[in-house]
Amino acid sequence: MSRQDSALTEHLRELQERVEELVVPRHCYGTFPLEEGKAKLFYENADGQRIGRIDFAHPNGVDDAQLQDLVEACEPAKFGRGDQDVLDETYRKAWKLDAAKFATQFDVVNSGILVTVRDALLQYAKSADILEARLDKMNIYGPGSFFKPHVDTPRDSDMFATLVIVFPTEHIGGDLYLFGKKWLFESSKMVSKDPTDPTPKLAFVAFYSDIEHEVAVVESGYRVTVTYNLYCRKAMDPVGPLVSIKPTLQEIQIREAIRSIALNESAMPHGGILGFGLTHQYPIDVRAMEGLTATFKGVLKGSDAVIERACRALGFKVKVKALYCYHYGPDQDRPTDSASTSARDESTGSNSTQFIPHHVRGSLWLLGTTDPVPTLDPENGGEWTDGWSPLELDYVPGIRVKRPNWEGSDERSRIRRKPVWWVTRPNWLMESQKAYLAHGNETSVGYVYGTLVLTISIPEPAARKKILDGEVELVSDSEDSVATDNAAGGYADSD
Ligand SMILES: O=C(O)CCC(=O)C(=O)O
Ligand SMILES: [Fe+2]
Repeated sequence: MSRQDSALTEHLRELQERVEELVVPRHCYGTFPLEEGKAKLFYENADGQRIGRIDFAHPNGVDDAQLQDLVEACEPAKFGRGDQDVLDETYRKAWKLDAAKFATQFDVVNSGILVTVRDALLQYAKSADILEARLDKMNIYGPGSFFKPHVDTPRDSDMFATLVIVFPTEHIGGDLYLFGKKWLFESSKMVSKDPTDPTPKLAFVAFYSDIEHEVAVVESGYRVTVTYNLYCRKAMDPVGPLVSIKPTLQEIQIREAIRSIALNESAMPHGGILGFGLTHQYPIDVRAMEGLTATFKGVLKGSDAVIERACRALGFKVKVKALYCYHYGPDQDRPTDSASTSARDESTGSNSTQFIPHHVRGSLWLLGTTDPVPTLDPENGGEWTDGWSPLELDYVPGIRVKRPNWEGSDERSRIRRKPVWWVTRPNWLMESQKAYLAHGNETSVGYVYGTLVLTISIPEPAARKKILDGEVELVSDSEDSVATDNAAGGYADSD
């Protein structure tokens, strides 16, 4: 390992540690006791002629005949696959009632549940930001019901989480797994009768909607839920743009760790890019014509926002890019036309790029493999792990496609290579592929999740010193700006 590499590696390790400290919970859960008279559910029956009623706070509990009546008022629950709502009982077996057809006495705002959720999931949001819960639907899961692994469909760019309320009914199974099978929300036990405390309790769980989750099979009884979509709404900006918000300690530490890298002339002597895999996934508006950097400026969530602010504060060019995977192997032809191109996805037989619009695709990073993302390997002098070198392969992170269009013969000439030092790994791409292909809940046209990365361009030492000393105006970070960090000799920016 050269002396330069080891200096950089040491700095990067410190920066990595600072960033890892930022991680906040991505879910929270609990129970809430129900008072008599405050927990009835009213619903319209299937032909709209009769109103049914279930009292979840009734001292005798709820019997199966009542729940069967509720099932009869419902329709089978669909889910979104690509841009269509499909009914597929091998994937989701449950019933649902749209929000227009029922009303619940339970008041999610006054219960205090939303405050708990805000404290847990929006730790880094501005204090004026508002957490808004919108009732989405009611579901009922009977014996044999389940919902296979999925992520929830983003309804707009502010939607960040899902809140599920499980009402007290006796049932076995139907528990919710998050993060693959890594965490279990045992709602069936949480709502079941407690011999030491007769008060019926509901159970709630809130989680970032991009987290993969699944509902296990209900073995017996019925599980009744209502689901809310949670939005983080920006308050009307009460402070003028000149008033700065006091940075948190973590933000300062990250900023200073990046500054130390930049001040060290032997680290990245020709300049380079620092990359951060963002923790959250984001709904990308497929109709928006803005580049991703502009779209996500100021709207990143939680710890991602802290990293973004720390990077911007130094004056270097900050960008948001999406990662996704083109599934074509070495033997397959490369795509020739972006609009019609895409490799078949083996698991679903569908098109892995069909929902990525042309103009957004121009700012995506392309990967040509499903191997793990190469990353900085300190043991190996900053080489890429997995035997990859960023300069040897055409389609690895750190390479950006110059134009969104693949047409024409000399595609190589459109690709510039620039090494990216990943401070934190990009979230692995299978996630975004899954998100593109199978939004688990019913679709809403226009939004897909993208696994995003944030990059910060560090010019060569003399140029970056000027930026840090404030001698150069803040560089533009528009998606189309080209020139500014071409100063990084030989490492032309790929825009
Ligand atoms: O009922 C649950 O616990 C989760 C339901 C769910 O994932 C959904 O409706 O999208
Ligand atoms: Fe879901």
